Amino acid sequence: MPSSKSTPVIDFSDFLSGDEQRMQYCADKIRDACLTQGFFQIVNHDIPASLQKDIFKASKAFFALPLEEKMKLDKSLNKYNRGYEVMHGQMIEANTRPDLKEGYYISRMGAHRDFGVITLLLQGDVAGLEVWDDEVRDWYPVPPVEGAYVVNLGNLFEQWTNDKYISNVHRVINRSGEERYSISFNYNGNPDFVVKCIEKCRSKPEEEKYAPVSVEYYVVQKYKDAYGRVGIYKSESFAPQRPTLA
Ligand SMILES: O=C(O)CCC(=O)C(=O)O
Ligand SMILES: [Fe+2]
Repeated sequence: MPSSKSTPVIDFSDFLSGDEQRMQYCADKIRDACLTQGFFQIVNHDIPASLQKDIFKASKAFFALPLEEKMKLDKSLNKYNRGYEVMHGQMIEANTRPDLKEGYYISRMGAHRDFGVITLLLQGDVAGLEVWDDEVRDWYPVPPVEGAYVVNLGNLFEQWTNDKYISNVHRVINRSGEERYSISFNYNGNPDFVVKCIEKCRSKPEEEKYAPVSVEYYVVQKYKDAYGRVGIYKSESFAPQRPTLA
């Protein structure tokens, strides 16, 4: 059965208004999205459209450079997981071809869950992002909404809430025939912050599913798992835990 879900588009000006009732209304919508799908979009945030246009312009200009120029920023030249990653550099979904993309920073396009705390994603105007609907076991699209940020939660957020909030499986399939650009920002907070089950997310201590872990330790482990061994796909690091991918 195809999914009938869609990602809510939430008017963030309610939150920015300072009016308590409107802020609560916005927070309720966000909470609901976090509990049910781990994805939502926000519009009317206060990030200027001109800045968003400029970053796409810069991104397009960068990717249009000759390969040898881009390779000067090769990600493997530093140990911070920052830099350019060549086309076909990643293979996230097991038994598939390597992902057809090149990315600056960290980018994954096969089915995956983000492993950090929260991701803000600025989609360009080319569709392709899809989220897993576990109830009907099918994908639903997150259509580009001009100027909107897609917000999704990662595994560490899920862990923080004792699995109440969802870090959902998503993928990108670009069927348009056009190049697709997206700008993603993974936010994990302070490295020394210890992520420990939020008290309201459990009624007694025994219900806590995960041991406390510092952001730094968790994230560094995940990067090591995912990228540490060149050419080896390690299924437990990125492979979705919910759907079984054929
Ligand atoms: O490009 C997209 O729409 C999604 C990218 C993504 O899922 C990621 O960077 O984790
Ligand atoms: Fe992602």
